[in-house]
Amino acid sequence: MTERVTPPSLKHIRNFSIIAHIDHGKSTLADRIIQLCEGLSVRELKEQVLDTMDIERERGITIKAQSVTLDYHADDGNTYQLNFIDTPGHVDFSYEVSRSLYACEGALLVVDAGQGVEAQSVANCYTAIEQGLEVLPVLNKMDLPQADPDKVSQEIEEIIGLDATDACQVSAKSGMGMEALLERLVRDIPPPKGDPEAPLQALIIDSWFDNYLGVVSLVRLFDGTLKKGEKIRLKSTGRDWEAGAIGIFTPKRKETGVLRAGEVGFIVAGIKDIMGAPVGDTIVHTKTADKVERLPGFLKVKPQVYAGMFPISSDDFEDFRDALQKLALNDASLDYEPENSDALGFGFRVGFLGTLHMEIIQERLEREYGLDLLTTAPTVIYEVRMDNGDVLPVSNPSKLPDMANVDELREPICRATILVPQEYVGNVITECVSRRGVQLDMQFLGSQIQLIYELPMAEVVMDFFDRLKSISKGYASLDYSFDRFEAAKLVRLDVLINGDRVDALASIIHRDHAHGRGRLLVEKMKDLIPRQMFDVAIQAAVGGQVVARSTVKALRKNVTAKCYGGDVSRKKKLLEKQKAGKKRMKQVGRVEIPQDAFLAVLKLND
Ligand SMILES: Nc1nc2c(ncn2[C@@H]2O[C@H](COP(=O)(O)OP(=O)(O)OP(=O)(O)O)[C@@H](O)[C@H]2O)c(=O)[nH]1
Repeated sequence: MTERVTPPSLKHIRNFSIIAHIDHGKSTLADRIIQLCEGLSVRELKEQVLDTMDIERERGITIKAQSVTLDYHADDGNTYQLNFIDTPGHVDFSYEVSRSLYACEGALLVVDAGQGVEAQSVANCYTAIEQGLEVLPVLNKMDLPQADPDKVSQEIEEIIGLDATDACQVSAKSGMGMEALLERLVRDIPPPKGDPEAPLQALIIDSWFDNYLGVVSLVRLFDGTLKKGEKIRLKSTGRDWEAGAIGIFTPKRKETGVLRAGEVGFIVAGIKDIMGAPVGDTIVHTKTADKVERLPGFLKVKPQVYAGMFPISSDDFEDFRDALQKLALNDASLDYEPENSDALGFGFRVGFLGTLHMEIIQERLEREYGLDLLTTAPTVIYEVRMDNGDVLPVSNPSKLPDMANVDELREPICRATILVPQEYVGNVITECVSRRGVQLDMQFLGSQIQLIYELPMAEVVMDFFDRLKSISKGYASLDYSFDRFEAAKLVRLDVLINGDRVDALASIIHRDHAHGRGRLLVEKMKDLIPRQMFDVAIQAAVGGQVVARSTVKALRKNVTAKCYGGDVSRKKKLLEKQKAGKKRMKQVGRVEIPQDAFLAVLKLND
């Protein structure tokens, strides 16, 4: 263990985050900062260090907040401790951003100088300003010929209202302007406040479960000093623990044995119970516990979409529960409860922030916990007002109560802000109208147009963001938030396979779309359900009335018989393909239904 002789004084600490839209270069910039502070060798930098999860690296997006502590030798001759807390850039994860910002005094707003301001960063920037952070605009990718710093600075001023006249101009890729940026950072971002001599008050920003260490928590100390071996108490549970390992991320975990007010670091206290150190909790010293208030923590975010997840093998149910518990530890937005489906057996109904969040959780469950899962189509939460006045939330279409007793069905409506260059605005408006959007405002801001729409949440959370990107050559950006529930003409679209209703295939849709989408759905499913030894009839029905049908014709011959004689490798490949496909299938009655068919309802706009 490396014991630090003197922790830095408060005036030499800077805690900051980076706010940036996806692909504007946050990870590259972070790597550059780490490199300039000699945090890692160039070779180690090859892999972008802050995106540590495999999935993040593969998808090139940042999901969970990470932190790194660096030493920066500034021109004024002082060494500053920079604590950088990473934030995710995708629209699904704004909540994580506000959590990270809570631990900081400043933020760098990174904008691609060739692309301009994007809706998501605007929203995150407002959060930072509301939380009292000093926000420094940074124009990145200045090495590119299309970089237009004047235009983008003007956009920052017009759209966000931040003075960007002398914004830092950098190229995270080449390193240009980076020293000047670090100098600005230590000059303009204020040091943390706090008293190292006061009773300990620390906030858990993030907690995760490590198989060897138990719960590891990332904390920000607001007051006091925490040393290895001291007795600590968690305010939420009232339980006492001994502070085991204490230290910082450099970005590797490095024990220092002490953390002081203003610092950000990790603590391991031998907590094995995964609910033992929840995110947002306050850590205090046992001896001064009564003198210290619990910090306000974080608002619990409500999941926006729900889907059923079922283990392919029913033996995995307990492992699945265990894995969900572990993931939920540092993902307060993840919500789950057991679900029993006639078609799919025992599983969980899981709530997510959006469909990307859902895909990521499914991948993590499969990759990190070795589970084979089948996911049903995601749905938003509806509200049902019964005849007797009761209002019930419905997050599972198959659990919609009998319509005879229902007075009103309500759908969630969100308020969406879209920023788009003028030439694509027509496409965006057409798309919003086809999704039942109502325009509230349209404004020219710099070279972009800001559109504000009210849209049914169901139309936004599924594939709206991807559609916006594709109809605007990638330029449109989106931010949205829940506004209210509103009565709508909704119906449940059932799917019957060989005459039997399959609960896991039901969806709730607008009545005007029932016939059209029903038809598209059965056609799509016909292509996705493999041929069996018998005909498979697929029907879509609303309230017992069939609105569309199709048939998967029976298989007559062995598939491999199609391959000509000697080509063994091709035959093998085909069998392997079948085998891999099988893994994600579920037997429903006599019919095998693959994962894709359960998600077909999502792809009806293609
Ligand atoms: N030309 C140029 N390209 C850059 C610069 N900075 C980043 N890039 C490239 O832009 C792309 C996105 O950069 P990332 O750093 O992964 O973006 P990010 O904002 O961290 O993305 P998320 O992790 O998804 O939030 C990569 O291909 C980078 O190589 C720059 O200064 N100049």
